[in-house]
Amino acid sequence: MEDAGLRTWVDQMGNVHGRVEGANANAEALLVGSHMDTVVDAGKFDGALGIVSAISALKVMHVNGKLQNLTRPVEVIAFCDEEGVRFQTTFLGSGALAGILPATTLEIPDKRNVTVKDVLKENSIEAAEEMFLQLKYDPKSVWGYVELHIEQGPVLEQVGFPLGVVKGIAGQTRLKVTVRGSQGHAGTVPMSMRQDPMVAAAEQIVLMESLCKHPEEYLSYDGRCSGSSIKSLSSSLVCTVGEISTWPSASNVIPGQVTYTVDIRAIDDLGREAVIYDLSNRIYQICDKRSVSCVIEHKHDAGAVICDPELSSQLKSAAYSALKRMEGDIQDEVPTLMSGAGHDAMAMSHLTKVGMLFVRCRGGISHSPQEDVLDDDVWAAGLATLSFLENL
Ligand SMILES: NC(=O)N[C@H](N)C(=O)O
Ligand SMILES: [Mn+2]
Ligand SMILES: [Mn+2]
Repeated sequence: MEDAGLRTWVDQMGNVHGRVEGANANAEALLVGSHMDTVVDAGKFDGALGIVSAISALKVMHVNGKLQNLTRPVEVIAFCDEEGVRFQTTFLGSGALAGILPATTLEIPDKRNVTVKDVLKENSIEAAEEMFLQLKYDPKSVWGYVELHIEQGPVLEQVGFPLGVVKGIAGQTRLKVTVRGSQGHAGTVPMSMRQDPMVAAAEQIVLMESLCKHPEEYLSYDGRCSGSSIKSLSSSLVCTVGEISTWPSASNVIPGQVTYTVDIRAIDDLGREAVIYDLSNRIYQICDKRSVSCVIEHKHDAGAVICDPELSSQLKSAAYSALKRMEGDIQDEVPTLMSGAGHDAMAMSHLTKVGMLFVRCRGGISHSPQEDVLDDDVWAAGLATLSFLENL
């Protein structure tokens, strides 16, 4: 960032900032960036590509002596903890700047009962509630937020286009389900006498898949879920159990407790709420049938976000000019698509208008070391960011 001529600092949540005031230091600033954290065993483009594209574009302007031509301040932000892998919170960095983190965030524990506050203290940050008030940006000081990110899906590769404009981002909910039964000896407890949380969890997880594959066959939600929601729901509803753990986790012990995570997403917030309502009821019914108990914790909720039409139109023009600089005239229309993946733009939409540009990635693979982006598409990403900034 300093190499690109930016003023830099690290804030109390660990977000890294680089800013240039440009020609009108008092104008509302453009915020641009993405996240620098990843999931476990991840690829190297998720998050990082958006940050590097922004820094590279500003570096080009710096080298060409054009930074001061920027019509408004531009601030690059590398957000911490977008993925929420450790605390299941997600958006810890962008949420702090958007002012949407409750003070209780500091008390959220990880699997080893280390809290967010403990981790900040380990990094010499004495976090307290007022810290969040200090971190929150004044909406009047911000013009908009733009994020470039790999698509993490197959659409752009399918249509043969390196860049696409994001229409909106699906809403998401993260649950933690803990099922408790009667721990016992694997060799002596007859099958008919078991209260086995492992089998109960397995039945719940298989049910979840069926419900999310065919919501129309399951959803009641007191009849409030109209036909249109269920139809739109079916096209975008996804649910994933990514983590499962058991206690005491020994091969010759009937478990006493099983805990698993649930990640549910849909473009339609009412539909997602209906799925969670219905699924929760069915999870409890399975527990009753198997004489085990369970607790369903809501760890995270983020409503679906529609991107700002003006920012989207400017991003579309920037994509065109980037591809024109690379390939000469292009006939096709820059694609517009929805995002099933979550992004810091969801949090930033509580602060300001947001726009996103997607970059094609090989096979749509992401959250895997197989994640890959063609060099020319990385180049297109940088040129599009540069063009967007030059036409601010
Ligand atoms: N908060 C999130 O949604 N994090 C990732 N980007 C995800 O899509 O899972
Ligand atoms: Mn990710
Ligand atoms: Mn990401």
